[in-house]
Amino acid sequence: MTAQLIDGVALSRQLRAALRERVAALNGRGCRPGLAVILVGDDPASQVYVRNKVKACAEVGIHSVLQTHPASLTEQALLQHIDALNADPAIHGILVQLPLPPHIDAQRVIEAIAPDKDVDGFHVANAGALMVGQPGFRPCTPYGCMKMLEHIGCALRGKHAVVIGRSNIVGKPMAMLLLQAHATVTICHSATAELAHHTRQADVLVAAVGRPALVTADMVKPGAVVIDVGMNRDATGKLCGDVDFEGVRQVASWITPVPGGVGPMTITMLLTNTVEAAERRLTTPSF
Ligand SMILES: NC(=O)C1=CN([C@@H]2O[C@H](COP(=O)(O)OP(=O)(O)OC[C@H]3O[C@@H](n4cnc5c(N)ncnc54)[C@H](OP(=O)(O)O)[C@@H]3O)[C@@H](O)[C@H]2O)C=CC1
Ligand SMILES: Nc1nc(=O)c2c([nH]1)NC[C@@H]1CN(c3ccc(C(=O)N[C@@H](CCC(=O)O)C(=O)O)cc3)C=[N+]21
Ligand SMILES: [Mg+2]
Repeated sequence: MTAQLIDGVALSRQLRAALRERVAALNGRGCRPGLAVILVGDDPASQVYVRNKVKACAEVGIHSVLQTHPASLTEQALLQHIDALNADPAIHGILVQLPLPPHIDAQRVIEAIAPDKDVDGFHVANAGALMVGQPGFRPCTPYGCMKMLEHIGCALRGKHAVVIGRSNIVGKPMAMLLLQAHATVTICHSATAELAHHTRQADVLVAAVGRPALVTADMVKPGAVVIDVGMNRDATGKLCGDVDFEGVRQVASWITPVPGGVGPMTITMLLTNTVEAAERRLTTPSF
């Protein structure tokens, strides 16, 4: 078998076209959705990601404000910038690019963002809403993975989904979304014994670790759907995921490429959450 590709660029193009219409409808009601992106320090990878996010906003008509600060910025100063954005009616979404410099407590910064502007879905209020099945912002990467599964018509009810990775921003929310879709979910991590034993059971396998070629063909059940969240550089400096793409595509039924898979979808779901934040404020003025 040779797997079919789940094209995150093509799906993003479709979803972003629909978002443009929602932005036009908001404009007609006198609202211009706005996203603030805060970058602290000069990590080159973060600079690229942040620039891509700002470009994507322009593409769908979202107004974006990029704040860049030196790595020496104090936590207190960062919290003050967030307070100002929380109070700014032109801003519907706030994203603080991670990782932050080590002298800043990232969790404290995330909790300072108003939950109704937390378009990353990282605030404990949004994480809790996901856990108990209430509406709230879903973290963009897992949300984008779910959109890809939906797009290929993957019926999750009763399927065995295995997630490798348990971070608060990818693995854990991914597992919760799969559970909400009635999959049977296994979460693996660095202390998991016999990783391959678990992954071989997976009808849907999600890799979110950060290790090139962690998932090899012998670890994949024939016909499985494989979602590769990893963003790594291989020995030659080329961008690659956590999945040995050439090997695994011989076994899987569907597979996401890196680049061109989950990455673009993450940005698309950030745009989606920002448009939704603006729509919510119009329909719920107290919001
Ligand atoms: N495409 C996109 O849009 C995005 C991509 N990413 C990428 O996804 C990957 C994961 O990101 P993130 O969740 O933030 O990373 P973290 O480093 O926060 O988490 C990695 C997880 O992988 C687990 N792990 C590490 N080694 C192994 C192993 N050998 N076997 C099984 N599990 C292991 C860790 O276990 P433990 O908890 O025990 O330490 C941890 O739970 C990275 O490559 C990142 O760059 C991230 C965000 C967005
Ligand atoms: N507050 C916060 N929110 C995030 O969502 C967040 C973050 N911090 N910190 C870093 C991670 C990583 N992340 C990516 C988003 C898009 C691509 C992406 O578009 N990737 C392209 C390739 C980009 C390239 O060429 O380098 C692709 O896969 O095709 C990658 C990674 C969001 N993150
Ligand atoms: Mg990370």
